[in-house]
Amino acid sequence: MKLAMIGFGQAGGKIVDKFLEYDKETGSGIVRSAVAVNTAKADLLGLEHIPEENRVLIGQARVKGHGVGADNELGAEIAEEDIDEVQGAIDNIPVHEVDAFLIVAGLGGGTGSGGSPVVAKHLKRIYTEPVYGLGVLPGSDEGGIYTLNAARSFQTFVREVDNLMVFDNDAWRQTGESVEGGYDHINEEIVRRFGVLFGAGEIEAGDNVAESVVDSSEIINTLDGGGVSTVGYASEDVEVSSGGGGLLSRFKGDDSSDDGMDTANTTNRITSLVRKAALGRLTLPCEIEGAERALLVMAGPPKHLNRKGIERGRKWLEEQTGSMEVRGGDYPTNAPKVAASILLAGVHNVPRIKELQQVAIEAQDNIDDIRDQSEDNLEDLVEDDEDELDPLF
Ligand SMILES: Nc1nc2c(ncn2[C@@H]2O[C@H](COP(=O)(O)OP(=O)(O)OP(=O)(O)O)[C@@H](O)[C@H]2O)c(=O)[nH]1
Repeated sequence: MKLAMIGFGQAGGKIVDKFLEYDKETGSGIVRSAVAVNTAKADLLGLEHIPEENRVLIGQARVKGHGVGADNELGAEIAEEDIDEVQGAIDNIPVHEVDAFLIVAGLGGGTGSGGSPVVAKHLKRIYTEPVYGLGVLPGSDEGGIYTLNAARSFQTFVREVDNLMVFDNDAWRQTGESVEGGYDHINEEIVRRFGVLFGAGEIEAGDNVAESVVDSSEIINTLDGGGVSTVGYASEDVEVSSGGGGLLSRFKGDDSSDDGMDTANTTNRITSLVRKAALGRLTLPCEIEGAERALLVMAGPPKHLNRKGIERGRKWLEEQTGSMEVRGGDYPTNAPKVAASILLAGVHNVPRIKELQQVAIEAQDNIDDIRDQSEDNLEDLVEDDEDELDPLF
């Protein structure tokens, strides 16, 4: 699947930069174009892979390139005022060559949190391609303003995009991952998970290639219908036979259709990876039961993938989610590992989102305390009534 990625704010820019690095390393071809938008000049200068001409500094008249200091109301205003500058960069994207837009942002700060929903709304008005979001939730130790920003931004962002995929920094920090170390490790995890998923739709299903290769329409159909999505992932190292040509020639050449023990081992490995991916740590932890739609992608060397395993994994996911809309397929690669990536779309039972909404509701009662934490004027952020905070859950 070919994406036009827009990294908004520091987190968004860094993650899109990582996607480009992943693309270069794996040849996955998922990033057709990459744009970074920020109010902070230093953040844009720190990017390594996004071309300089695709880095857009907005709000110069208001904040002089210094960022908005976690004021997401200001972030939203600036995005609206400078939408033409953002559009200027998007004009360089060959949109007819992309399957969808993906706007990536950390929802706890000001620039990405406030600006992403504004740009999503703008893109949806202009283009017919789907507009997806990848929103990163802050760690719970980051403080009240960040949580409140995330609660508010989540609310608006999910309404403006065709689907909001979520990664929760908090869930990853809690289990020993360090958020402090510049997020490098966490960003790699994000990119690996979403990279396998989107990369799947980039393999052409030709005559001699696997019949069940995932194509981009299956990813789009799974995301279609909106709501919140989460991704599970599990992998296991395997041996890749040496020699042979590129990806497809090796795939075509492998007609030994490993039977007997090999088939059983392959099938068992796939089914156990599917369980690990679905029941392990999701990008946004939640109950998988009740997910409206799901897509299973099995990536790996063709001789380690088989139809039976994928079909069993898919059926198991149907049972666990209770959804009748579970798709599955393979993604042949040369990497010496087999990986299961599972997209669960339209999830409802998400404790972290409920917690965030609660925080936003309580903020209405504790507005004086919260104001003390910041010079920012948060009044407008919390003045909406409680009902508006709960349209999805
Ligand atoms: N996963 C991940 N999360 C990040 C990263 N950088 C920041 N965050 C998270 O994203 C949130 C928003 O931070 P930034 O992206 O720096 O904020 P911004 O959008 O640039 O907005 P301002 O700094 O307020 O102008 C933070 O609260 C963190 O939770 C990153 O590289 N990776």
